[in-house]
Amino acid sequence: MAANIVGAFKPSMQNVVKTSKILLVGAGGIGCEVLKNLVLMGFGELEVIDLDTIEISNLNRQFLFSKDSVGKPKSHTAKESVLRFNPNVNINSHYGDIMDTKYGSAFFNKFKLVINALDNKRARSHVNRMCLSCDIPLIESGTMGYSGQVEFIKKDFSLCYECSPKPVPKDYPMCTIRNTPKEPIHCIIWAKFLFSQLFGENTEELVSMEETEDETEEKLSARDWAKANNYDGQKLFKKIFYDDIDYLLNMRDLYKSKSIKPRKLDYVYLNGVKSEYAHEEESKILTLPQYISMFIDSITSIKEKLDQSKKGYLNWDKDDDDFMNFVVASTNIRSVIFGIEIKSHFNIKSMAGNIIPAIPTANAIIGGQIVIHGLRVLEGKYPRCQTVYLRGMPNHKGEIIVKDKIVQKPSPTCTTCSTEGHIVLAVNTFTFTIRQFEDLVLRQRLNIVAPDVLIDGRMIISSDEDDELDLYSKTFSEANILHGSKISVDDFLQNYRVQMLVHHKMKVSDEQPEFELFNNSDDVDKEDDFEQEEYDDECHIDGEDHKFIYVKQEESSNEEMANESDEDNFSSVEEELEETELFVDAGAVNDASETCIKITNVCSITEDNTLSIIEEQSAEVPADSQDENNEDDAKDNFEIEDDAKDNFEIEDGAKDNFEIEDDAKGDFEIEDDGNETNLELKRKAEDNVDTTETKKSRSSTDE
Ligand SMILES: Nc1ncnc2c1ncn2[C@@H]1O[C@H](COP(=O)(O)OP(=O)(O)OP(=O)(O)O)[C@@H](O)[C@H]1O
Ligand SMILES: [Zn+2]
Repeated sequence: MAANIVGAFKPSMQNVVKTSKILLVGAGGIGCEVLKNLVLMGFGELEVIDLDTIEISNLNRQFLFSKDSVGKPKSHTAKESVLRFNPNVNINSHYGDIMDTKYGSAFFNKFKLVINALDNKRARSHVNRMCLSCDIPLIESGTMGYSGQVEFIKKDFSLCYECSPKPVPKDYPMCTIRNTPKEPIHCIIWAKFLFSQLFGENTEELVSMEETEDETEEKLSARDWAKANNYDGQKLFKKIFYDDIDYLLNMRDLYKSKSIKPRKLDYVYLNGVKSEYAHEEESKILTLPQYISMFIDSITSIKEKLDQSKKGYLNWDKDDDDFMNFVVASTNIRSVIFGIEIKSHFNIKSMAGNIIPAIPTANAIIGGQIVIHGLRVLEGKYPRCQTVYLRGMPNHKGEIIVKDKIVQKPSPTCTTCSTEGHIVLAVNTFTFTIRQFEDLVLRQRLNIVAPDVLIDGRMIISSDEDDELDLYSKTFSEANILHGSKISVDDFLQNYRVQMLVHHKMKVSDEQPEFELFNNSDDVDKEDDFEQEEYDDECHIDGEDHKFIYVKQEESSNEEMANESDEDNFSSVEEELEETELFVDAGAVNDASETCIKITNVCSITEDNTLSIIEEQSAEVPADSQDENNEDDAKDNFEIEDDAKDNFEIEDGAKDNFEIEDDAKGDFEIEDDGNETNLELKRKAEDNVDTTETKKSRSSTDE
């Protein structure tokens, strides 16, 4: 079946096809199609890399593999298969991860063209950066169900993979997962964390409580507790679905204002009565006793696998029936506890494995289009390599394959292919740690492999293991990374550089993500659907419930403030950040329904650009009146009262009177009628909250 390229290609292209070295990254659904096409068309110099081995579930669409190849590396097996079609091709196969440092620039520089046939953003971003860095044309591809896409990427000529923001996979806050699940997906994620906690490698996401019989004893991790109890299914059931829920119910105020309240499962289910269930009926909803039996059975089977495991831990895999049964049963039992809809085995598997069925014909169409693009690239016909889309449904002209009119130009704000781009990182600098920054922002979100991070010339993260920086457990503020700080991130391997600007932002509700990325500072607050009720929310800090009030301060008011008072410490702010923010930590709330709260901290940005916490007495009480007694007075007499309607008042009994009035339309005002301190906060009735103005001049007492 060897390809005869004479006659098929014009003479000038025959040699190009025979000799151009092409790298194919990924030998899965699309990769197998592309490799087969390249070989049959007469391409002579190929390399293919894939990090995976063949699974039974691949066989329905990855036609270079058969039952005999299950368990073998995809790259080597794909090579052997296609060499049967055309033995005259030089194919070098690699069983490895393209993100491994051994596949650096020296490796990439060999190729005339790189083709991505991957299934994840992380590897795609990495290859994108490597190709930009080495200036090698890249063809990027993907399918999802019946849809697909082929994109051409060339440095300074086209969009790169990261020019347009990709949807971020929804990140669920851990508080919701642990304490207040509302949807089946929350229970599914919880069940997967529970699997890791009981059987997996070390996990930081602990979803079952640590145990102790006696207060003086050290707490046992759930894993150790399970081991000590020989993974007894009944005991584990009682611990996880009764004792842990009892613990949650006893947590102060957790469910007070929430519509969801868990209920403990009755011991009646623990009497050892086994409910039979049929394994094959994956689309059927079972009864609670059946799910409980499934939970207990799956633990027995998984424990056997754990005992046999050389590594001493197990990795969750949707294709393992016992692992899947554990997740299905745990999910649905938890759903019953929290009054959430129960899902079938089939549905939970799709959600847990993030599965959208792969369609072989979609892969075949995209595989064909990739090779057509590849020929154009090798011919130098870059303008003809517009993005091609395979549509799930025909458009109004009845077409299912459509293409862009032109090759899209690089985005000037792209942080990967443009030198101008920078990223605004919005985080709560008081709680966000350097470790979270490296793991969640740099590695998971920005796909950086070996980060070196400098802040104002100071190194805080190093890719060199010999550099002992030991800052990981520090929060941003402890490491002096504050609102307005500039962070330079560098990845030597990817030749990728990005500048980040820190924007301090209180995480005020459990529903908010740990961090957010924006293209510019203006977008940070636009994202908030700023509702005062929502924003005045409770937070958990060091195990205490705190209530936060957020006050935004526009730049114009800064200027005003600076003119008004030389002693004003709030007037300066980084130029790029056009506004400062004041956060009033209203202190621990004893009862969520009570409106009487005590102000403890006011935080703001000072002249030297540090974020400071100012005690309430120093913020509001004049210097000359601060003797020891009235300092205490001032501290204790602050009060916000909320009457039946909407007015509230802050009173400082000792010296000054503060008042916040919120009329029915939404105006509010803080007035300080003392001579030396003025505090005023207004919101115009006709505007929404973005127009909030804060004006503040203050005594010289804060340090
Ligand atoms: N970093 C990487 N380096 C090398 N190969 C990779 C990397 N990441 C993913 N791949 C490979 O890319 C291929 C993508 O193929 P595909 O989308 O068909 O996924 P699959 O794993 O074969 O199928 P499924 O996920 O549906 O079971 C896989 O074979 C996968 O092993
Ligand atoms: Zn780009």
